Amino acid sequence: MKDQAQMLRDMAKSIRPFDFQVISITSGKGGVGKTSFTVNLAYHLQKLGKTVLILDADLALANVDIILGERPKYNLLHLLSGEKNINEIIWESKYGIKFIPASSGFEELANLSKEKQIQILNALQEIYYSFDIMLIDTSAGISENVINFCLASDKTLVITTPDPTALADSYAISRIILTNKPEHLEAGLIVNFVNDEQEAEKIHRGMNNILREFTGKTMKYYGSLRKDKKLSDSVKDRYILSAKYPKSPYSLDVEHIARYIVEGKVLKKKENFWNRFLRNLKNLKVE
Ligand SMILES: Nc1ncnc2c1ncn2[C@@H]1O[C@H](COP(=O)(O)OP(=O)(O)OP(=O)(O)O)[C@@H](O)[C@H]1O
Repeated sequence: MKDQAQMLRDMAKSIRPFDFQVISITSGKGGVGKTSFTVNLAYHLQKLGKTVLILDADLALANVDIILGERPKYNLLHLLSGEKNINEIIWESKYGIKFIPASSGFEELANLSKEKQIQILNALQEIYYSFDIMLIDTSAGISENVINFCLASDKTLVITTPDPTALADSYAISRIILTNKPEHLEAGLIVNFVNDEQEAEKIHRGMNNILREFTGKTMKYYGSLRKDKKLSDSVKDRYILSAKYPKSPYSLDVEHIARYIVEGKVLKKKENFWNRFLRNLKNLKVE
């Protein structure tokens, strides 16, 4: 087994020119709709012509597979144990969406050592050039893993709902992201479970007023997702809502955000995701 310094040296050598986007999707509180959004976003990004890979980084409570209605054979545990390589654990769903499954119920995945995080990153480097966008579905809450994924990404989208506890928790994670925010990172807010856009905009304004006061920075408004009963039906019946009901309110809202991601201006970056992740891994302190 290589030591950490050797892994870092190997990685630095293999860095490639950077021209794809990494988008982390995160939340302060669990159950606010992060994974449903990630999967439906992947679907719309694909429809817009992008090749997309989802990394299920909700490492110990994974459920991208459930929302996609799939039962992948292998997952990150097989990669970490050396039983399988990265190409062998990528699973293609029936909608053509490719994802890297995590595994539910394994505490060791929730608290990955730095060596293990680097092992995953090294493996991802082997395949990232085949994709335009990698979506990272992080776990909820403030852990070093989550913050590291968020800060190294090109975009981090924080999902909240109007529920006061979700708002308090999304404020907490947004504050950490903005306090540590590197220049390359775009930090955005998405408000889920709303009745209309006005409700989401009001929440965004309120959150930004407090964030501005304490960090001097704000979260970009990325959009809203309306309440849609069909979404829970889609999880129960194992289909992607956007695929079956593209004109449902939720699908239209996700499509709107996907278009913004694809058609919005992408800043040219000097340093890539892998370098940023490694640098953060060495420096980050989460209180
Ligand atoms: N806009 C919406 N309208 C109706 N139901 C929704 C909406 N967004 C999410 N849900 C429902 O809320 C539940 C939680 O969603 P989801 O699993 O995507 O959340 P999560 O944040 O990923 O949760 P976890 O923290 O457990 O990973 C699901 O039953 C989903 O169908």
